[in-house]
Amino acid sequence: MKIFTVQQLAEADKVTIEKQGITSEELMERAAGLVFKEIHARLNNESVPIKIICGIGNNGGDGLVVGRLLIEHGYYVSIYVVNFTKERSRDFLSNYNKIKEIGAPWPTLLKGAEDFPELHPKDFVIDAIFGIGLNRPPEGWVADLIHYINASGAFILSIDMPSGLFSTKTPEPGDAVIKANYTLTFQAPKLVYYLPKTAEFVGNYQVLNIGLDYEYLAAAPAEAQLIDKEEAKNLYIPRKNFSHKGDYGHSMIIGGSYGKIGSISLSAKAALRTGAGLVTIYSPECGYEILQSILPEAMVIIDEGEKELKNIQFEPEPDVICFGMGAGISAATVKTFESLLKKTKSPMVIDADGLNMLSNNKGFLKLIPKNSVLTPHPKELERLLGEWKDDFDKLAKAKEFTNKYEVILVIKDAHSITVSGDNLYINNTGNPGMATAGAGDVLAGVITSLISQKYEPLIAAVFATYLHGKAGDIAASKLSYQGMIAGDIVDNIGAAFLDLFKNDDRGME
Ligand SMILES: NC(=O)C1=CN([C@@H]2O[C@H](COP(=O)(O)OP(=O)(O)OC[C@H]3O[C@@H](n4cnc5c(N)ncnc54)[C@H](O)[C@@H]3O)[C@@H](O)[C@H]2O)[C@H](O)CC1
Ligand SMILES: [K+]
Repeated sequence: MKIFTVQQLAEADKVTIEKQGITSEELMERAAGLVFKEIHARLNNESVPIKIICGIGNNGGDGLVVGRLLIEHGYYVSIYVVNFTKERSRDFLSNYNKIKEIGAPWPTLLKGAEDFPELHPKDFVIDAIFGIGLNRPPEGWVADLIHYINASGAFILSIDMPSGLFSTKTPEPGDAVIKANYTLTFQAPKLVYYLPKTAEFVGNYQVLNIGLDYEYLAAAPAEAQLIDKEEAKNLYIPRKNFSHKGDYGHSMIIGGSYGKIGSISLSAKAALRTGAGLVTIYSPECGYEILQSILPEAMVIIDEGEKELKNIQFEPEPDVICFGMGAGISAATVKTFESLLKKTKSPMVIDADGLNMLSNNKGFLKLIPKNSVLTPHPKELERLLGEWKDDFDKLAKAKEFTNKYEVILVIKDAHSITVSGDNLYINNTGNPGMATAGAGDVLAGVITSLISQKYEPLIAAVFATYLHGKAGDIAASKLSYQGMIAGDIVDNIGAAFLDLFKNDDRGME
């Protein structure tokens, strides 16, 4: 699913009105009507007190429409208007008048802290103060009102955006931003729903298709792509009937050191479970017996170093090399990594200590084969890019980095983001149970395996991140967030593939 900027959405609004020959008021009625339908379906005529807090722009207008429809359906509704200015949008005003027309009590005007409505934990608050038109941080008593609503303990449903949340900026601590339990948004999710410092304000969310002009949206360049099952399914390459293991490539997993052999075994097992034809693990000598006994499907080559990698030499050349898990950063390992970078021509996957070595030796960056995939977690990313001001600055720096070195970054987080040049792919699978030792090693193995099966490195990164998260979700559904470990993610990669085609006539082919 495409994620658009606020400017694109405003433009889509205009185009839609023109092309569909409707008024903006009709579009508001359509959009807010869908919000009403969702609320009605959930509340099912329950007599919960509903308090709708409206601003004076079109987000407030949506709130008024929802209020009118709820009142008409017999709900117990109080409407408040945050009267911070005399200016009101046209569609706000016409809907304001319509409240009177249905004979409902006139909305209460809030002019300062003394007017704040009583709120109780059992209330259902609809937040329609600001939407995507927010153009400065809320101040004074309006900011106080937002804090007051947050502190009430009421269930908060935000329309389109939690009020006070910008679409291109991270709030500072203490800023007035509604902390929604649920957000119902129009047409497309917003980038801030997925970033670490902003997602918490959005709560759970649902996207309502308000029928904005399809042609405009199809042609508009996306700010980012959200990767869900539909998108992931389109990336899948079916396996052929008359094929053999050579068709699915040879992955080589290089890493490990004394006490950290488990990491490469996880990556290798993940590569096998993702369908690699052949997997070789290249390890220090101390890993030999361990690896041969725990993973009979993999071949093992050992380095001359007993406890760490000292002189990486192998034959034949694999289709793809994954480097770094558990490797440590001793001087000898750094040196042999440098030679490996110099002689490897095809895209690599670089993780963990491989990334740390790149950060410690910035001169190595230009040696990375083009189109390689780097998989940093936030700390590793910071060491690579330097500090960032906020999530937006981080993404800008990441884009610059991938452009400069012609590589692909997978920024691992709750919603991992694959960055390639100016393109962002936001993953929508995964769960907090995956914050566990070895989960990253598994991801590196899945990406490597897909590259060895001739997926383009960018596609491999995006698809692997999806599958890895889905495998984690399936593991969590059986074991809980707490009970799952990285090996369970590996064990459910197959189920993640199967899930792509569940309830789909096409099947896996
Ligand atoms: N295409 C769509 O997605 C549709 C969106 N709808 C709704 O419209 C809002 C956006 O409405 P807009 O009038 O442009 O802005 P807001 O209501 O978000 O802002 C209100 C108003 O307040 C002023 N303002 C901004 N920041 C502050 C501040 N900190 N303090 C005081 N005043 C502020 C600003 O000038 C605005 O005029 C969208 O989110 C949807 O809810 C349509 O209903 C359907 C189509
Ligand atoms: K809102």
